[in-house]
Amino acid sequence: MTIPTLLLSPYRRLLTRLSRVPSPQLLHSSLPTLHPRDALPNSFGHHCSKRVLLSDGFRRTLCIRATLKDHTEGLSDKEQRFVDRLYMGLVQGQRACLAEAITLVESTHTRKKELAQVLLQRVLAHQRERELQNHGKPFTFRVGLSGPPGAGKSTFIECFGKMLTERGHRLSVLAVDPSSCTSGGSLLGDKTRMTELSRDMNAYIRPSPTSGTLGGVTRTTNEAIVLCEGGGYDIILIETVGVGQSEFAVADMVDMFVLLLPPAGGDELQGIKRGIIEMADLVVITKSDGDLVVPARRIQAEYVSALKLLRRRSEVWRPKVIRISARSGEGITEMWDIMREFQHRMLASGELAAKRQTQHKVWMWNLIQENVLEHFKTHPSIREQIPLMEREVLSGALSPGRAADLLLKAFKSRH
Ligand SMILES: Nc1nc2c(ncn2[C@@H]2O[C@H](COP(=O)(O)OP(=O)(O)OP(=O)(O)O)[C@@H](O)[C@H]2O)c(=O)[nH]1
Repeated sequence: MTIPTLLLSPYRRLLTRLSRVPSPQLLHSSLPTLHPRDALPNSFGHHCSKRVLLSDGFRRTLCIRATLKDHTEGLSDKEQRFVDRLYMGLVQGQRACLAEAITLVESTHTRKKELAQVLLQRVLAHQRERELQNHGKPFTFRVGLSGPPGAGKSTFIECFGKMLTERGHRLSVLAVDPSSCTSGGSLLGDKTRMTELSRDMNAYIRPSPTSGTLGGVTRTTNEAIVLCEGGGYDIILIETVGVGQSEFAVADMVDMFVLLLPPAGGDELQGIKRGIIEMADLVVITKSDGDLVVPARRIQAEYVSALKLLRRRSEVWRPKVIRISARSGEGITEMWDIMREFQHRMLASGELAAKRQTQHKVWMWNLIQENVLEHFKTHPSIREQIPLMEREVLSGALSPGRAADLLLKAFKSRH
């Protein structure tokens, strides 16, 4: 099978453009035939490359971008129209299409998952196009925001978000709520928590329910970020409650990680894991107003000393500790200035682009890990043995290592 006809038009255009170059001329007799297996998928489409013979006798590698038409090959007309409609609506900034697209990526239905991937590839291609116009630099800012319950996250986001939209930004708030899968209710992302912002046409608030695993956080949140950016939102805030594991996953998908801490004693902050502080690019002591100014200053000083002991993660940025009050608005604009300074330094040094590239790799491996584990657990030859092995391990009849070996052996022998 040669490359699908649909792909030939961008290919031909490129060849024509190349042959217009006065010297060397492309020898049309040596037009290569591209095979779909030559296509290398990457984050923004499919690349095909072929060595071609030019009139000056040199061989050159011709690269074409086969903009994903092959991806959509297996879609029915109805599915194609559905993806087209969502994509067009999304890039035109229609909120309903963005909401529908996020629902699609959250779906666990096999076919819908496939459609979601087709849509995502198109959105990523669109984004990459915009990045190329921006000299290869990311044009959006992804911020992770974490803090213990009651730290003042929603009050802060309401105040901060309004300031951003007044300055002409379009803000998307994705709330990752690991509790929603166990309690059935949503702790974060509840619109009643940010009443004014949820009425703002330049803000989009959305809970990001997880499928109960960390991989669930990775998949749906990463994909929701891409869709929001495709929908024209330039600042993406990802909110988590800083008491679990999900913020570690979130730190792996953002440009900047901000930790909000209330001016409370050590006991109240015990739920905060040490590792989270190490990931913070900015520590913000909230509610620094009235009687709380004094404890806020004390906590600030404690964290300034604590951060000095941590290993530097960036060549161009040292984590800072500041105080704010969302109630009085004090410190909010200064905080934004600091965040912009961070973004500027990370962009200028190339660290931000490199970070995003690494995050794409982490994203892929997280998904592989999740899928492989799922495949293992649900495999017919394993599924029934798992409860038995677990019982044997619990009773001490089998060591965990031996049980794992037996299960893995059974799995491998069926492959
Ligand atoms: N004094 C003062 N109180 C604040 C400030 N910001 C928030 N609060 C209060 O702190 C409490 C918790 O605020 P929230 O914004 O709901 O905190 P949260 O972190 O979103 O809490 P969860 O929804 O439980 O995660 C509320 O009673 C707020 O009124 C502030 O800047 N100053």
